[in-house]
Amino acid sequence: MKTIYINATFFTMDKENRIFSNGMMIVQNRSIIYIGERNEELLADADQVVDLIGKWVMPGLVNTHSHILMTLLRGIGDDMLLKPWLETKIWPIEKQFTSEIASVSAQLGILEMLKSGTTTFSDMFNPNGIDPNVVMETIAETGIRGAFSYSIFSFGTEQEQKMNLIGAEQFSKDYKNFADGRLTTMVAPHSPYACSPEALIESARIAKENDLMIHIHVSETDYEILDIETRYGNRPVEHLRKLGIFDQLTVMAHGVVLNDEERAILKQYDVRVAHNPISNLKLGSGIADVVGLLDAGIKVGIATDSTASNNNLDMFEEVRTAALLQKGIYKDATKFSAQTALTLATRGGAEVIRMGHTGSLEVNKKADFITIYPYNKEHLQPITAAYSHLLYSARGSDVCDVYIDGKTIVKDGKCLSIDEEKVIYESNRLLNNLTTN
Ligand SMILES: CSC[C@H]1O[C@@H](n2cnc3c(O)ncnc32)[C@H](O)[C@@H]1O
Ligand SMILES: [Zn+2]
Repeated sequence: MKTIYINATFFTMDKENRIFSNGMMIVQNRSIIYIGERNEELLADADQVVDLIGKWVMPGLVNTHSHILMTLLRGIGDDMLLKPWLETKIWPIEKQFTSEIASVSAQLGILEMLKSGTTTFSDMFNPNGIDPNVVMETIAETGIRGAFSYSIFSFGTEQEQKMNLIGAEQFSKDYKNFADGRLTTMVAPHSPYACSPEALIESARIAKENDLMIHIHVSETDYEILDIETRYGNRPVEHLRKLGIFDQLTVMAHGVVLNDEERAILKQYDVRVAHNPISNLKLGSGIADVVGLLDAGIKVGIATDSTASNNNLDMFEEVRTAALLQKGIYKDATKFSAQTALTLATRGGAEVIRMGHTGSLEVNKKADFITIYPYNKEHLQPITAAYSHLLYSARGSDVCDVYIDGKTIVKDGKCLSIDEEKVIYESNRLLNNLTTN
């Protein structure tokens, strides 16, 4: 089945940053087989023609670090630093989680992601009290693409820690290639402060034996640096390097507090960084030096973190914030162009999480794309310099349609794979079962 999309402007976000106004894209077997100028000969051979009537088409956004199981915690724990936020708010609430709460939270988070243009995500979840198989089935039904990672913590009794590692390994293997290959896993030790050296060594072993990436929170706050230095005599990056974590391909979430030496280590081991600007601001953690990371040759993706520290999952807002912050901290408006920022939110992010088969509109890439209809949007007028509009003016709520694997997942702003009303109703009902103060 060949579906041909016409009458749109295609922002490919490929290496040449090609844009085709009045272009054409052909999708067959879930992949892009043609992207370019309109071609009448090829058009005559279509099984189905979709008229995109003046829309902008771009690759779906890639959120490189999220916690969708925390979506019900939106609005809880404002105005707190990371450590007390985790220890006195988030972790006690997560202890009350059930599979039902986790599934509804996941659906609500994915609904928000999809409707605001995210087609791929990389998530870490706290497995406390839940059956991850139930959650993974729920995620598969939404049609989203991504990596979902069962977190490793060194909390509780020795037996509990052992069970946590066994659960993480089993989950990582069971869902490595799931839902037609749309979903996979990573190995996710929570952080250098919540994992013992032994748990970190085990995490590296699981990743190595199963050819999986590692996803871990690192160098998020000044306190973390002090804490790890005090406990182990090294800063977090050196601590993890010594334990062999970086011998496996790693995505580090945050990387707010890094020095030149650490950037050199990250580059040497090809460690990638998921940059969470809004979460870092809200938790008072600081601002990551993304320009410094990119200049050092480190791969960077953009991410939202959870709705408890953001408080939304809108990647348009996230990438705009990322760009503005870099210009601000460098006092240099030439840093971090719209094109660079949007690349990190699409193709760059996909590469960070080893999903280079998505993230740009190119032949042989997965047909994961979104559309925006600019003509009835005041804030997208006049229609010029569209990269600029996409970064500085567009919002997640501008997204009309979302396609993943060539399948329509959102049509005219309505999600076809999730019962929106039910998820909203259930979210409010289940929140009442949680003690949150
Ligand atoms: C690692 S599983 C997910 C787990 O991590 C906790 N969490 C959420 N946001 C952050 C953050 O910014 N830094 C550290 N830990 C965080 C939360 O308990 C999640 O369920
Ligand atoms: Zn996080």
